[in-house]
Amino acid sequence: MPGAVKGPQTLYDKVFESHIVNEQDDGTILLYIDRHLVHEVTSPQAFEGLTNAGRKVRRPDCTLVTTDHNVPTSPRKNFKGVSDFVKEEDSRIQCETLEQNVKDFKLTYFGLGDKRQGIVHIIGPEQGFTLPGTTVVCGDSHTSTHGAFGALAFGIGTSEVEHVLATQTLLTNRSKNMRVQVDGQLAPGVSSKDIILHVIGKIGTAGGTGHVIEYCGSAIRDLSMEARMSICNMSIEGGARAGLVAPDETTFEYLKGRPLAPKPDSAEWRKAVKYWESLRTDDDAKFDVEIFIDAKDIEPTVSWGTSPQDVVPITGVVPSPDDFKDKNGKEACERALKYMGLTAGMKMTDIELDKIFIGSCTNSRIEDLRIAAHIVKGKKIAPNLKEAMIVPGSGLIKKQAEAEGLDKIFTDAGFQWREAGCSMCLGMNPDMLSPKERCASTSNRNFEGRQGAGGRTHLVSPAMAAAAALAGKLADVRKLDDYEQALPKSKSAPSHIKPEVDESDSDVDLDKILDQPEDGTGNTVKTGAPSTGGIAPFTQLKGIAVPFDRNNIDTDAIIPKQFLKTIKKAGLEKGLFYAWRWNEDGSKNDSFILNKEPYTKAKIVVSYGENFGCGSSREHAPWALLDFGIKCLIGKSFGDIFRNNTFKNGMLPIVIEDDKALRQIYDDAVAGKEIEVDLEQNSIKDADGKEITKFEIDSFRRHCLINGLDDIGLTMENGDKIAKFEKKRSEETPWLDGSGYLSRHRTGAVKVEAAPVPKTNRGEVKEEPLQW
Ligand SMILES: CC(C)[C@H](C(=O)O)[C@@H](O)C(=O)O
Ligand code: SF4
Repeated sequence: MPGAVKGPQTLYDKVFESHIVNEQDDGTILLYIDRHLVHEVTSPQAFEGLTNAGRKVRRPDCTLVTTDHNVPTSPRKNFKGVSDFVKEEDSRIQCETLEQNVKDFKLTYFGLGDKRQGIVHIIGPEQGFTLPGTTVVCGDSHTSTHGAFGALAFGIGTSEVEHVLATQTLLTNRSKNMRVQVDGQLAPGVSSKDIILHVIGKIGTAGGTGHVIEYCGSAIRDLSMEARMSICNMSIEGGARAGLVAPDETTFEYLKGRPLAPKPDSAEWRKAVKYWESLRTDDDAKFDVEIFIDAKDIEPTVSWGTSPQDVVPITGVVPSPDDFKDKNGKEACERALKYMGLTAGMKMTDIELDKIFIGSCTNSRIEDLRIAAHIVKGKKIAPNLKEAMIVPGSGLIKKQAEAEGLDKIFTDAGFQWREAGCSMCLGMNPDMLSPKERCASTSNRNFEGRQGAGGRTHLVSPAMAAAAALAGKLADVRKLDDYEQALPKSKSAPSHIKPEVDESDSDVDLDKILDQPEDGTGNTVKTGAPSTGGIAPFTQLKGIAVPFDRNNIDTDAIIPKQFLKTIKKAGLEKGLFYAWRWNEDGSKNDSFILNKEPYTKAKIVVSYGENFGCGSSREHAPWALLDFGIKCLIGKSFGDIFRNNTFKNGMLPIVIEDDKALRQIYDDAVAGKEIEVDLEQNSIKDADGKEITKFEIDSFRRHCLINGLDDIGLTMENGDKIAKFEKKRSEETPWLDGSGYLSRHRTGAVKVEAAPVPKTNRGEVKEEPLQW
């Protein structure tokens, strides 16, 4: 684990170090969080934990809530409330639960009746809630988006959401530094989405694991904020914890006039800009990994397979398993070709499509819509398409696009013009692909079943999606007349025209909710699952281990989206590896390992492949594994957020770098033998009790696991240090305090008070913690 950096620092080092509230000897850090974004899918269990423990939200003024994943994108003309509008029951309950929590905890909320509602990663920057030099978290892996402002922004699981709500801090460790430098000028027709797809193709989906990436170089400097956000957004697809771009004039220009940013030309603004200008990597700072890319080597890039690393230039062909050196790569290619219904050697431009989706937190900003509109203006989408959809990222973007006439251009061309939300990016709402339907999508994940069970996704830029819509198949935008004008070539392009930021009806939605009766009618829903309090202690575990030999098993595969609509933690066993474990008719797939004896009784997962648990931050993945009976995972590497989530649930993820030892454990698992994991001795033994290998684990995490300690209770013991940090923060960066829309019947952003320092909850600490 990296230690504190002495000497020249990277941008990441600077932001991270300036947020440390406390550091333990083993490197465990209590990090202050400036900004917390919340949505309906990953928060119900967190709020419930707070309620059951009688805790408050510590900084309502630094918390912003919206609803985006579950919501239909159909017209809202007659919108009366979510209870009436969201037809699907589980989705509705999740939306209602969010509104109840907003009401109970008095949080700033942009609901469906508010035109500032939108995808959580779109609205934060749009409102100026995301600011340079801040720490930003959300129960969502694409929180990395906000790094475009020079903020340290990363996804967290639901237990961590609860931790941040209660304490405004997180327990974490330092990440390693990685730099991706893109120099030179992008060729016409190439956009920021192509840059990031190219980068992921180069480093792989595990390439950034354990790292924070700083994107730099002249090609990045030349990009608009929208384009930088698209790049940082997909850092998680490259395995990284976060992605950052140093703030500059482009950033400041974007922030000017945003309601929650310091008022332009005020003394506070000048002070803020002075500080923001200092946020850059020192000369001679060391990076653990450096990648150099020449912008002119990047072509319009498209995905062919079921992982974001499966990309080729649009001029290329579908690869063959023979193109991959290792067994794992060959097998993954074979499997992807089968799933995607493609033949090796086929030209990418020959791939016919059924649907087009322009939207998602990667590419649904005003600039994206302008580019797509320019390309389809005066033309018609191809007749073979069943559906082509434009989903603006927020109500304000929609409004701005309509003011510019973009909606008309799209509808004249045959597109549907929708309301804001995540939409077909993950199909948790009515927008999805049917089995075998093929879609060119501006979203960020092409996992199996991502946009709907059996659906096939090709990731593309907005320009390429628009070109594909006209052709009815994947197409090279550069073959179209006039394409060059569609793409912003530099930061002087019209990309900084802000969507109008309207403050006039800021409390409308919250007021409506606050006005509802308390008697359980209307939107009020009480949740009843057990408290998230303490966790079961972990000391020794002996049992059957189930072997996996595949790289990049993502959390969408571990638990698909339809199971995320719950407001409980329990009852997810059926959803575990749903698409792999069950046949379409609901019967068991006997060939899947977890359905074979003795693995139906497995307590341990052994992953010989790397990057197990990559992708989405859904804590439902460890909850489902726990429900099945799995308490320990042993593997080559794990997705960062997944690994954190397992710890928070009293599970033990063990990284074994020694290939020989991991192979032996894997072989024992394949042979159906038991494995013993002894956390007190840091040792893994075979069925006869003979040690196979020792393992390492942070001492704080080990201490919490062995003693079944609750992080939140421990952190609250530190209330004084947090309060001291906040005092200093108020003096040094006053613009970070108290901006919100909380107050009733008031318009515009207002200062709101932080909640009082919570009382510690000593009852939950089973023994004296480490040296807090
Ligand atoms: C629902 C949420 C946990 C998830 C994420 O973390 O990314 C979603 O936004 C996604 O894109 O898969
Ligand atoms: S990746 Fe898709 S589902 Fe996840 S937050 Fe972004 S738009 Fe929503």
